[in-house]
Amino acid sequence: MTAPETAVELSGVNKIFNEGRTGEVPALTGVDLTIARGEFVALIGPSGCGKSTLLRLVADLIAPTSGTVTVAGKPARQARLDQEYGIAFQQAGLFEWRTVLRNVELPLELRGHGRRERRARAEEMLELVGLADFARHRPAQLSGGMQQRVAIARALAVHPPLLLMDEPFGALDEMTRERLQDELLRICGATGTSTIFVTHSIPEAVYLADRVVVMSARPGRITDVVPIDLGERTEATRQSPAFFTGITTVRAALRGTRTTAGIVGADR
Ligand SMILES: Nc1ncnc2c1ncn2[C@@H]1O[C@H](COP(=O)(O)OP(=O)(O)OP(=O)(O)O)[C@@H](O)[C@H]1O
Repeated sequence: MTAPETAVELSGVNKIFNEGRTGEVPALTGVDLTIARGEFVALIGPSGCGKSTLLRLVADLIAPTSGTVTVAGKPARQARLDQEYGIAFQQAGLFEWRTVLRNVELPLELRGHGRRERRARAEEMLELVGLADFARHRPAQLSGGMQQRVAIARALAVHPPLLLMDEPFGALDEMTRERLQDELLRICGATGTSTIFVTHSIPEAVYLADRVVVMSARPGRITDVVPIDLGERTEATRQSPAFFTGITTVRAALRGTRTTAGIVGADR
């Protein structure tokens, strides 16, 4: 069976927390978003605009109040059961009683991969995030940023068709962050993985994404979508005029003052 062309589809999604009770919060209103297979989408917006809520709906950690969420052509719940995605959230969420290596092996264990394959894949992922030397450590022996890299290695270990990432690089130093951004793009490109990536950083969103989805708070909704085409990222990309145009465009979109439509890219 071939994979569906659409990785994620949210249609008319509303989410109200504590509906009909005190403390009712309309977190998301009228969200329509389609993400193509292999596409990288960054979500950006002010604190409390519903970015994490949107991600949690896709992951089926919460249910929409109304509307539908489809992942890999299936209802979100079925996609969760079929482990169609990997998750790396703000908190690394590692298991303290397991070594770093065995944390990364966990999703492979749950999928029934054999011991030798698990180990090889987990070691490869730790190498990728620069933590090969820490495989036998416990999470508490690592810095916060290193723990986050373990969480990323774990999310990637099963080579999921979809990655859901909630500010995964927020706690990292700038150099590590840029290196992991490049690694992430390389992995997603090589594997055809679709990604939804929540960030507060405009440059990070522009550098990574095919489209930057801009949200506003109260009510949380999508106010703009900025297509970006920086082509292949190289050493020069972060200094390129197209990159700076992208940053300016997304900043204007966040302020609600973007006037020009169209793709931001190297050839335009
Ligand atoms: N479990 C919950 N119960 C009640 N309200 C909630 C719950 N989860 C989130 N909210 C509310 O929903 C709104 C959106 O929250 P969400 O965490 O999705 O925002 P966010 O854009 O990810 O914010 P940040 O950038 O600060 O992480 C906020 O007003 C938040 O207080």
